[in-house]
Amino acid sequence: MSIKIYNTLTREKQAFQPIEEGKVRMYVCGPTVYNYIHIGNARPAIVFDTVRRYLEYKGFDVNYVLNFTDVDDKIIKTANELGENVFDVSNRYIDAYLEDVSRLGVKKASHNPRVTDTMQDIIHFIESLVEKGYAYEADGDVYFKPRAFEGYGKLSHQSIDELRSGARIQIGEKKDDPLDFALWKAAKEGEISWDSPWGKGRPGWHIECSAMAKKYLGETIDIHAGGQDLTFPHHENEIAQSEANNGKSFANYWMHNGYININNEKMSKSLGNFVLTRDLLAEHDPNVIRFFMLSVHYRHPINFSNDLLESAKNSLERVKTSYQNLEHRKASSTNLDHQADEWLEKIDDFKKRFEAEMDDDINTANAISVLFDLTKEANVYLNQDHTSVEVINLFQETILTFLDILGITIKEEETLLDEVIEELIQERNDARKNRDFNRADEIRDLLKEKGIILEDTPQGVRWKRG
Ligand SMILES: Nc1ncnc2c1ncn2[C@@H]1O[C@H](COP(=O)(O)OP(=O)(O)OP(=O)(O)O)[C@@H](O)[C@H]1O
Ligand SMILES: [Zn+2]
Repeated sequence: MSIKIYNTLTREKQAFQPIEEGKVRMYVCGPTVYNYIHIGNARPAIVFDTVRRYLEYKGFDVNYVLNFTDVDDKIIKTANELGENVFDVSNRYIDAYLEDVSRLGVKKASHNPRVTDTMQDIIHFIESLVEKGYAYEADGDVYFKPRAFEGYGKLSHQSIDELRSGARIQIGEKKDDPLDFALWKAAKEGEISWDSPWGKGRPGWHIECSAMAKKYLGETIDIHAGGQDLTFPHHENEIAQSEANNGKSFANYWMHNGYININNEKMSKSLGNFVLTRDLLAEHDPNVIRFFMLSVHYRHPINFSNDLLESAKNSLERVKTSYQNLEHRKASSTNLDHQADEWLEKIDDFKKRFEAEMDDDINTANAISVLFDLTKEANVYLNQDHTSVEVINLFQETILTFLDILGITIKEEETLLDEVIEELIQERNDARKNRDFNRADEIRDLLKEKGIILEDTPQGVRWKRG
């Protein structure tokens, strides 16, 4: 069966048909890097990584692009406040983003383009839009004219007249029509800027993604994704720019994740109601956070609460216990189970059920229910007098396959919990105090093997994941 994806453009679930056989070109709008990410921002990172993992499981070769908006008003403001330059700020938060999402099991993107590295492509894109009559210059700014593009509003399902009635021209804006939006912004005094045919300035947000998607994935891509708030105006504007310029359909499937809310209000930096991903990571196993995130369908809202996290923790614990019970039973298996073949078939049915749920618009919530049913069935199996190692192995393999698609690991040796690390560091400190340097070195090496790097500072030992 083929994968069905809910497409915001058509408001329907559609069978996924890639442009090129066996290959997927996928673009996900990345963060504006002026702060650490909150767990709302972590949601698109996790859910679209899961989409990618499932496509890969199905045999597709996925070219996955996630960009960084590394110059923008908020980054400039932060840099000014801290007395740093724009690159100090953006580099710091790009590193932090990559560290946070990698701890959450997000695979490395095929490309992570940055706006400041794509400047010439962006400028050429704007020049071409001006030449084709879709954009105009005004006093060093360049604006796009949505009215010149037939089809404006098709993604957010709004007519241009409806949009017109809500739009206003702000003081200082030099545009002709309130609907027009900036492709290029003339530099203000003292601000970082790049040379362009319209003088010094920097790009608007929307054009960056059109230019980066074209550079890394071509004129038509398979899947374009981001949070629900990006549908309008960001993605609507990306479509207008790209289709006006390239004369081709921009993206075949548009996927949008729902919000993480706090008290039923969108978690956002501007409202101040956020939980930073790294603060949550300091308290919880990353696998639990990921499990919590995927226990709800990606298009539905999640009202964030500690209870939900706690319940994810317990659920994942149940899966782990089931896996370990299977492991323990191997030694005492008699292999006299005469129904082994039937069990092997039964387990295979779970795989089909899991795939059917994932095929249905990546329904991780229902897929996780299938995983639970599988572990229950494993417990039933272990209650039999005779068990076979072959069946046990298939139970285990299938559990691990499902978890791997979800990006979750349960094998202890693959992750060390923060508290375990802290305990080992304490033991090493004690060993050193007692001049037991062999034990101290042993602990250091053990942690190193697990990717934990220790740094001895005058304030004590600091550690980080390598
Ligand atoms: N509460 C949320 N729930 C789910 N996704 C979110 C949430 N807030 C932001 N996103 C998504 O996170 C991604 C990164 O967005 P970006 O860095 O532009 O942050 P943002 O939307 O400006 O966040 P904020 O509103 O907190 O400033 C986008 O795909 C955005 O849609
Ligand atoms: Zn974008």
